[in-house]
Amino acid sequence: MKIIGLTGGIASGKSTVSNYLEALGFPVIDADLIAREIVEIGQPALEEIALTFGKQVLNEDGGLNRKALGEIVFSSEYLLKKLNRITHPRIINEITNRIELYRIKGKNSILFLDAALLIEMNMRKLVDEVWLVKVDQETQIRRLMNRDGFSVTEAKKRINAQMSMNEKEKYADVILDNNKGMDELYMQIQMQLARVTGNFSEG
Ligand SMILES: CC(C)(COP(=O)(O)OP(=O)(O)OC[C@H]1O[C@@H](n2cnc3c(N)ncnc32)[C@H](O)[C@@H]1O)[C@@H](O)C(=O)NCCC(=O)NCCS
Ligand SMILES: Nc1ncnc2c1ncn2[C@@H]1O[C@H](COP(=O)(O)OP(=O)(O)OP(=O)(O)O)[C@@H](O)[C@H]1O
Repeated sequence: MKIIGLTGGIASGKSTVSNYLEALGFPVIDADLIAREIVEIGQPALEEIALTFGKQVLNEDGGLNRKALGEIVFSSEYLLKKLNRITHPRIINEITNRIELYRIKGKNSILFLDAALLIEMNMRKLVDEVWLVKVDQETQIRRLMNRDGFSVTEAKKRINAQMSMNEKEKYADVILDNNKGMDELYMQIQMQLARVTGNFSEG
């Protein structure tokens, strides 16, 4: 089995790439999805978050108020680190378990791991190669504002909470340039798949 890490800054286009890969039949582990599962109602991480940040980060039903918590942690490096200390070990643990499950299935296939914080969370060692989805900051801000309805200030705060694209490039084996249209992006993915699929089957 070959594991490929898919990373890139917020709104760089990782989900766009992983949706395309899934449509082609490749399995994808989505770190954002796991990050949501570990803070569902009843999960210990949610209790820790409520104890640390107060009731203001909970909705009336007791679920996580993502907007409220996002506003708090993306305005303070200190508080973001506090949140990361609660969530990151659990996310890494779940990702490691899922990779192990794929290994046990013993499929001679390619598995993708979509994780914005692959490098920051020290998960480079879990994958065989890294694909970085790259966009200019101007495009990134525009797409982030369009997708999430953020102001420029909010968009910049989130971008600044992550390692810079230039720094991430140092860890990348492959760079997917996502400044142009989807077709250009898909063509680059096809080229990389042609390189890596030699001995591997899909799915
Ligand atoms: C703070 C939270 C509640 C805000 O939720 P919201 O729905 O607004 O954002 P969402 O979870 O969809 O994340 C969107 C993007 O923000 C960026 N992001 C998320 N968490 C972080 C973080 N801790 N540090 C830097 N960037 C982050 C990523 O690029 C991610 O793809 C949420 O992001 C969260 O719980 N973060 C901590 C878990 C985490 O580190 N997730 C990333 C796993 S790779
Ligand atoms: N080549 C493209 N042309 C136009 N729009 C694009 C392109 N690629 C992605 N987008 C749009 O940009 C936004 C961000 O893309 P996407 O959600 O795939 O990013 P992401 O890296 O997964 O973000 P996050 O880190 O927040 O999970 C989305 O609205 C998506 O539809």
